[in-house]
Amino acid sequence: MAGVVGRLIRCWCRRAVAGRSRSALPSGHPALHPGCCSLKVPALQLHVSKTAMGASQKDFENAMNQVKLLKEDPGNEVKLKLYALYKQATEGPCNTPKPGVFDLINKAKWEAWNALGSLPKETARQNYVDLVSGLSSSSDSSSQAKPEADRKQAEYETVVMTSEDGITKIMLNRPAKKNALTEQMYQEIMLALEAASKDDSTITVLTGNGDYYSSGNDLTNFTNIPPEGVEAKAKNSAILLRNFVGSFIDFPKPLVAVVNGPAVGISVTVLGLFDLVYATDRATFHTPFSHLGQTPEGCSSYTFPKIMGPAKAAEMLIFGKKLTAGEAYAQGLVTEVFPDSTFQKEVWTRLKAYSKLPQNALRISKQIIRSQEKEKLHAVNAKESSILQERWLSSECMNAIMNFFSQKAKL
Ligand SMILES: CCCC/C=C/CC(=O)SCCNC(=O)CCNC(=O)[C@H](O)C(C)(C)COP(=O)(O)OP(=O)(O)OC[C@H]1O[C@@H](n2cnc3c(N)ncnc32)[C@H](O)[C@@H]1OP(=O)(O)O
Repeated sequence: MAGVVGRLIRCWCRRAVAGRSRSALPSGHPALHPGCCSLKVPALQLHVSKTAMGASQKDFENAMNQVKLLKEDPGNEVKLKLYALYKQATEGPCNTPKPGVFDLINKAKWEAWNALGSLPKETARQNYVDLVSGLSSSSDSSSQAKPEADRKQAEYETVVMTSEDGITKIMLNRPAKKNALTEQMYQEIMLALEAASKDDSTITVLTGNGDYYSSGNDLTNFTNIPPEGVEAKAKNSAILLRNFVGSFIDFPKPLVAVVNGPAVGISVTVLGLFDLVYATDRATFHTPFSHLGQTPEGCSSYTFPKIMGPAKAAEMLIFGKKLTAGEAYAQGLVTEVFPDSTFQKEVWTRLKAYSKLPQNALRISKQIIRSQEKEKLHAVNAKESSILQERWLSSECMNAIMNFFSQKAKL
């Protein structure tokens, strides 16, 4: 059936462009040329009802013009999404009777529009602009480098970012160093999250390459002291930490951790800011802050007691107890544990199904939940970062790091 609807939608676009069925397209919505998929916004249709205009009138019109420049056909699902968002932005909630069961193409359009429910016009307009800008950037990048099975969205050195099936995957890519997080990696993860928040994917996944998810902060971060001295280093690291954790607090889409192996330190604490945490049964969860003369970060001083209760949180964050995947699941930090042999297959099958859910509903639901305590989380993040700034200057911390490098002590 989907194939039939797909063919009909392509046909609808062709007919609309040929002008044989102007009524198939609402006034103002761009039509699709067959093949090159350049979109024509016939001059007479450029008029968009007053209600669609407003603060982002320019963005909205630009987005409609941008759609004309797409080099690749964005696919029927995206076309229906563009159509639905356009109608919602210009006319508000779906206000027409549902077409008959055999009127497949109008029924598909009606359903796409109706699925947006009571999404405010401004949000629909913004989502339209966001979707088009995501399409334009991926259309540009795909014209530069031939994508493999996954569409590479950007070139980073320490992470690999790909997007397919409505899922943007950010993979930590320093397996030889257990995906320890260097300063460059923190920056690249933030850039990747920023790009993922704007692309056309529905959910975003963070995972690790190799046998580790991540061994947390790269302890060499503390060895390259700038000419301004250790105080400046500690201050800059606190700013980096606060910005890094802040990008998880503010991330607008459903965010999933696919924990492919052991996780240490900050890679564990920020899990409290994810929406789903799927782990292989090989994974362990270790926050050895006291061993390192440090203190909790990633908002864990607030999220962990909430998630697992104060006693279990203290055992992890203060006393450094390492949890197995089963224990992390029992304590609520992990959503589900999978056998390592079937982990990737089961998890990605599940995620691909989730990524087919209505994108706006997922995003808005995530934002309703996160908005309840976003301010609190930012306050906790600021507090944790300023305390760590002092801790990093302590002899306890410096001795612990020297011990690690002198191979006296591993976790
Ligand atoms: C600016 C923001 C700051 C945010 C602060 C966050 C706090 C934290 O994240 S605290 C946690 C810090 N992480 C650690 O202390 C882990 C240290 N690593 C280890 O204890 C062990 O490497 C391991 C238990 C994770 C793994 O041991 P294993 O024997 O399996 O492998 P190794 O041979 O030790 O590791 C391979 C290779 O990778 C290097 N490496 C591993 N983890 C780190 C790390 N966190 N920092 C720097 N380097 C790391 C390790 O030295 C090895 O390198 P060589 O092959 O060159 O010897």
